[in-house]
Amino acid sequence: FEGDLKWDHNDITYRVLNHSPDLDADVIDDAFVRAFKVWSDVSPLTFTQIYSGEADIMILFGSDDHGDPYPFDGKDGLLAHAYPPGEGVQGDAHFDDDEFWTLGTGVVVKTRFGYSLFLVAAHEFGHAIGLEHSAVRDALMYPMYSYIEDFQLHQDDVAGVQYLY
Ligand SMILES: O=C(O)[C@@H](Cc1c[nH]c2ccccc12)NS(=O)(=O)c1ccc(-c2ccc(I)cc2)cc1
Ligand SMILES: [Ca+2]
Ligand SMILES: [Ca+2]
Ligand SMILES: [Zn+2]
Ligand SMILES: [Zn+2]
Repeated sequence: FEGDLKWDHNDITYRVLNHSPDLDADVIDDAFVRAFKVWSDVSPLTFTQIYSGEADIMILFGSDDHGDPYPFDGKDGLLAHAYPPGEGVQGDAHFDDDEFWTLGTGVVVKTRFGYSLFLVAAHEFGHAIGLEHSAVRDALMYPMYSYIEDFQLHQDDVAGVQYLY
């Protein structure tokens, strides 16, 4: 995804365009609120949900071809993607709805077979605010998904966002 730009404003808006059938809508919205909080806690950025019109970060669940040049690939493989900051599709976050989305707070057995929407969203929102991948294995921005029970943002992630903002 081109460019490692940054937002030219700190009060970022987001809009959830649709929900996955795997979780209740309010559980999904809460997971996104917590995923945004990971970043707003360590930066001057604020994230506000809007319910109509064009938000900076438009969030949608889609599968295979979902309207952009980066189709998803069915179960596993690609989990989600987010564009770096900017106008239009830039900044948007898309989640592959062929994955089984769960939350760490759910029954543990579900997280073994599902992906934590909170963790993947926190990672995607890192891209949506301009972060690239980290080489630090324990960092949220590490390129490989790993289920973390009690999640802590790594110093490398904090350094990345504080470098940008
Ligand atoms: O990295 C991503 O955001 C996407 C899209 C992507 C693929 N290649 C690149 C290269 C550079 C940026 C993004 C991507 N790849 S993915 O395979 O769907 C993926 C999504 C989330 C994660 C991830 C989630 C949670 C934690 I903790 C760490 C990584 C790893 C891999
Ligand atoms: Ca956008
Ligand atoms: Ca997939
Ligand atoms: Zn997409
Ligand atoms: Zn990534």
